[in-house]
Amino acid sequence: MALVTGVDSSTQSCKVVVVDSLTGADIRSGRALHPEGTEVDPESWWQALLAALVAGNGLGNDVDALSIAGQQHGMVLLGRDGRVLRDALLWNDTRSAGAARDLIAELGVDELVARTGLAPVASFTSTKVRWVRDAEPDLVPRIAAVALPHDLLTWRLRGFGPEGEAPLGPVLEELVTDRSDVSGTGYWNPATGAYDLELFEQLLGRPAREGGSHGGNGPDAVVLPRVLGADESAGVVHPSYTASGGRRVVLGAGAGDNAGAALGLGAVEGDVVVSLGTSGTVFAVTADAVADASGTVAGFADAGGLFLPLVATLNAARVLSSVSGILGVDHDGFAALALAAAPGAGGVVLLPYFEGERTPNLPTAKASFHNLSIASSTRENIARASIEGMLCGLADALDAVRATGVTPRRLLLIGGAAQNAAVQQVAAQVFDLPVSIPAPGEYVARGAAVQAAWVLTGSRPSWTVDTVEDRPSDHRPVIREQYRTAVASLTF
Ligand SMILES: Nc1ncnc2c1ncn2[C@@H]1O[C@H](COP(=O)(O)OP(=O)(O)O)[C@@H](O)[C@H]1O
Ligand SMILES: O=C(CO)[C@@H](O)[C@H](O)COP(=O)(O)O
Repeated sequence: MALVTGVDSSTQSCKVVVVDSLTGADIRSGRALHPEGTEVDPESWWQALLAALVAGNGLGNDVDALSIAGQQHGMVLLGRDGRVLRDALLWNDTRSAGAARDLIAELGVDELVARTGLAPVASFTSTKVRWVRDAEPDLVPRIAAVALPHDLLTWRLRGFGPEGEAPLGPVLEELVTDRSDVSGTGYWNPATGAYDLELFEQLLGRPAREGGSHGGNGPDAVVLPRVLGADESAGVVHPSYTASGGRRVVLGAGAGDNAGAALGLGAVEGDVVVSLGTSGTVFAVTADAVADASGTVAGFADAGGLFLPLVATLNAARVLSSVSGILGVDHDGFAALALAAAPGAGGVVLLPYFEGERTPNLPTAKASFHNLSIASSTRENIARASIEGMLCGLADALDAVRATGVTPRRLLLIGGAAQNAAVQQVAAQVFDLPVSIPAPGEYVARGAAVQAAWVLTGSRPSWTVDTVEDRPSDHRPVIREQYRTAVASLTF
């Protein structure tokens, strides 16, 4: 039995699953926590990866291949010695909102969408790179490579890394990435499948080149990771990290976490996935690239050779944790409260912009409850309004994905908060589609395992996914109507 390991290095934790490459059966798993915050030392991801691999025996002497999917967009700046130059700015760090506005003013949103599939917002790597140019100019000449979180981990697992620490040293040319994650940088063109090096130079004020290529822009240019195909090997895990006996473990290219989830679910055209993790995302697999000039839908690539139009919000599972904390209940207690309130929560609405917001683009917004009266201010209504508010933003996202030409037949609900019984019920009332809840599982890590098996065997596995619940649509228009009224009342 050949086993493969999939990793999800996500915002809040690192998760490892070990899977039978033939059947897709789960064999074992491990996890380790990541630190809080939107600015994080990448060393903590590396340490969490090693700890999660130990916990799940992810590099045991029965494992033949491994791939790492991870949170998207984080900016990892490396010096020539392979050390990080500053803490990584994550996808949910909003300090580059001004840089996003500057880029739009400089180049025009239509041109940027045409060249990259993305209208700049603070989440994307491109705006973080521009922010560094303006806010930390002393760093600029020291930048030797710019990578994404999963690129760094794959590189380090191959034995590359800081001078004096990693067995093979800081060979920046060996940085690799994959098509899905690079499509979230804002300096890669999904239509041509190539970096837009001219745009990168406009962002940072330094020339760049793709690693591994010897032409173009000279040896002093900033290295951008070489982009591998979906089934292309990234090399092997360095023997110092594998079980004694030095088993050869093949590495896949990895993926952005949402593209990883699409692989893990076996999502096909007609499926729409709603993920309720730290971020809320709505995405679909499509044959053609999407370029949405309104900027609502990001025109990402997927990890299987197709495309992944996606809308992301900054406020999802942690909305529920925050309100549960205020109410003094755990996840189950929160679900019980929400289930005891009627659809519409007695008119109470939560606009859930705790962390600012990316879609709609409101980086400085804050959360607010609306329509509280003495009668409606119950714990039950507050709990339900929190779920409704979180999901209404994603229902707007679903409308935007539809407007690009996607016709969804069913909706798959995944991510930590999808396990909540009240969330499952309210989802069937907010979205006007049947809602399928896949069996609890780490679908991003599982997608990375799909990729590992693909690289190992040469063919993409088609493991089945069980759904534990298929809820028919129980659409209650009042929920979105009152949410829209609350949004319209905001003034900025
Ligand atoms: N039953 C539940 N109800 C509500 N939220 C939950 C539940 N179980 C887990 N969560 C939340 O899900 C989040 C973790 O989900 P996950 O998809 O792993 O996120 P990420 O991939 O962003 O790290 C945490 O914020 C956690 O509090
Ligand atoms: O920014 C996006 C997608 O564009 C986020 O989806 C991040 O990729 C983080 O994901 P989670 O850690 O919430 O899964």
